[in-house]
Amino acid sequence: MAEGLNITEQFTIVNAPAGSGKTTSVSKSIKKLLRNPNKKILCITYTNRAAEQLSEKINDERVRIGTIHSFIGNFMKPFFKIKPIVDFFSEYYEGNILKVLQSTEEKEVAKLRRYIEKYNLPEDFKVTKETITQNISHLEYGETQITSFLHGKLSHDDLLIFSKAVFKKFPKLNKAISHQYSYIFIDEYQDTKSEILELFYNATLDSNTKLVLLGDEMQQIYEDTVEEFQHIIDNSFVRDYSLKHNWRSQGRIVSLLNNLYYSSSYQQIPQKVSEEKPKIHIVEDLENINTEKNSLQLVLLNSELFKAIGAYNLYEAYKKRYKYYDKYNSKEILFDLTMNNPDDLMVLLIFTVEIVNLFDEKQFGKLIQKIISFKLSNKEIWKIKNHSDKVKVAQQLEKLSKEIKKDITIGELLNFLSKSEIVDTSYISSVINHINEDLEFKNKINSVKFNEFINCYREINNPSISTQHAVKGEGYDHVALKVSDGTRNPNLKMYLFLEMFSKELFNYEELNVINKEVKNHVKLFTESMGKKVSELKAPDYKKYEQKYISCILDIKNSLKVNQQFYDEFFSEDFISFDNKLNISAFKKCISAVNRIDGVLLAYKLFYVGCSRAKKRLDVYVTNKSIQGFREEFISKMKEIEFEIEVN
Ligand SMILES: Nc1ncnc2c1ncn2[C@@H]1O[C@H](COP(=O)(O)OP(=O)(O)OP(=O)(O)O)[C@@H](O)[C@H]1O
Repeated sequence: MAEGLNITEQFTIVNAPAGSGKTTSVSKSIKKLLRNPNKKILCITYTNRAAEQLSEKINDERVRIGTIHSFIGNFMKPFFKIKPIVDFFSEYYEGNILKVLQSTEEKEVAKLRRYIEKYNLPEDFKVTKETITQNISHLEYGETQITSFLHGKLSHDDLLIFSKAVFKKFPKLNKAISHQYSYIFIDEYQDTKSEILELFYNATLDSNTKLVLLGDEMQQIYEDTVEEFQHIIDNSFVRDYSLKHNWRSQGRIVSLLNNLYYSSSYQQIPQKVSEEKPKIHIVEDLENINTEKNSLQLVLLNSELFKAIGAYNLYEAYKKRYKYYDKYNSKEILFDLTMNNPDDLMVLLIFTVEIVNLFDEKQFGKLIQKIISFKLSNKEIWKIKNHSDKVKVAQQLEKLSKEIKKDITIGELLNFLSKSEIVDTSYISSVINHINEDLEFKNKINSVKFNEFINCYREINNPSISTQHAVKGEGYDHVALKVSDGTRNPNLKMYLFLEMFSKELFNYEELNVINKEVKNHVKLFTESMGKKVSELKAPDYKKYEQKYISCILDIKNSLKVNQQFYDEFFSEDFISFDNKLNISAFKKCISAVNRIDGVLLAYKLFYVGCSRAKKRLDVYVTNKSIQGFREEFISKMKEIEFEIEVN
């Protein structure tokens, strides 16, 4: 292990549990390979942070490290200027382009109007697909959530999907990758889209380039990622089981993780001495738990996170400013404390807090430096020539320091700042104008307490809480995991998972098979109806009754692979359908089976949460939610080596 992986096969997959050193072994393996001067290596990581961390360890021009988007974006850049590929864009997205051209929706019509203005076309000009094709000179990765079909700007998702299609259409591109690199590593493969895995697989097939995937199926928390590629993994990849140790967690936590893991082939040997047993706390209410000061709390939703840190209104306001299709989301904006934050108001708030902190702490040297280096401070007042200049500045800062301790709102702060001389007033005006442009944002942000921003600021500097999704790849000394359900986004059924698990009715591999089958039945049914389940109405029923009945029968048969599992969790809804034979009973059955996705996700998130703990793990569940299976729960949790505490 100290030597890195021993890569002998062309296609290797390393599936290994949390803390087994996958990421560490990538850097060791790369260092080992670099002893040979002819090697060129590509390493794809999941997050920018992982890429940065790896780049700090490996600084060699023969190694290219980056996220999938940065790599594909750069790699495709020259090809996105080539005419046949540009033309292929309008061929591939013909349907989407025509939809915009033919739409009567105001938003789309406005897009076309702007298009006509941009290209100086006559007002009544009829834009066609050909016009679009002619006017796109090159394609671009727009770094946004939505593709601009009129201008050839690709979104995050479409960059990957379209690139895969380009590779298929122009197979010579495959060689461009395999000629460039002799080894390709993809870390966190379980969260990489199957299109991308396939792209790299095709690019290395029939070449000497070796492809290594590393990841952990138990940590796959995004739907529909590897699924389509799974058969290639099963048939063409050789499994490497060499990462058998757990380097992150103390022995007792490793025992628990071993008991949770879906397959006994991946039992880990702890490398750290055992300490306290992990503990389940049965509590009345998750909101009023006194978690210890230095623990990292894990919650499900961003809204819970912002509530817990006392910045919920600020978050709600920012959600109005940054929508899902924007380049940044509200959480990214609120968690970026640098002066490079793309949000002008945030920059102003950060600056305000930082100068007041330095003033209060009497760190005048640093304070002056900070102010001079901030391009938007009022340069006039900071030209300190004599004592009275100094007094003036001190007075201004003192006033500001007092003001922000008065429990003021952000609106009041802006008002105060525009009258004070610390920051360039034209900047303040532009921040205020920017707020006024967006009514929804304006209505919320002005009345948010400035203290909420301070809470956010403190939290980021000294994190105490995170969402369960956001902690992958990291370890914390003390983790406090609060167990709660999510309804739709995410569909997360933690307590149903715990119930199935406690009653010995949870079998991950079996449930995966059942889930795939059930989804397939539903898919075939909705395809034959030409409608989604949610769109079905009562009159649709009688005419197609036979289809409904046979769909329900197919689903029932799949569920009954495990009769007890069916009886316990599904029979009620299915019997009710048999008795009523109507659309609402049908929909109830479908929503009952939709819970399976939520149970599978719960299992994985529970594992991910627990596996972050290095020394201490506390899991909190509510008494109310386990009521129906309390005894089984306590006994099962003891069996997997939790200690139980009833608070
Ligand atoms: N061979 C080793 N010797 C000592 N410490 C190690 C070794 N390998 C990994 N570690 C340490 O163990 C911890 C977990 O390692 P790493 O992050 O590489 O695991 P991982 O398998 O990628 O985890 P996850 O699946 O949770 O992302 C890190 O703190 C790392 O520094």
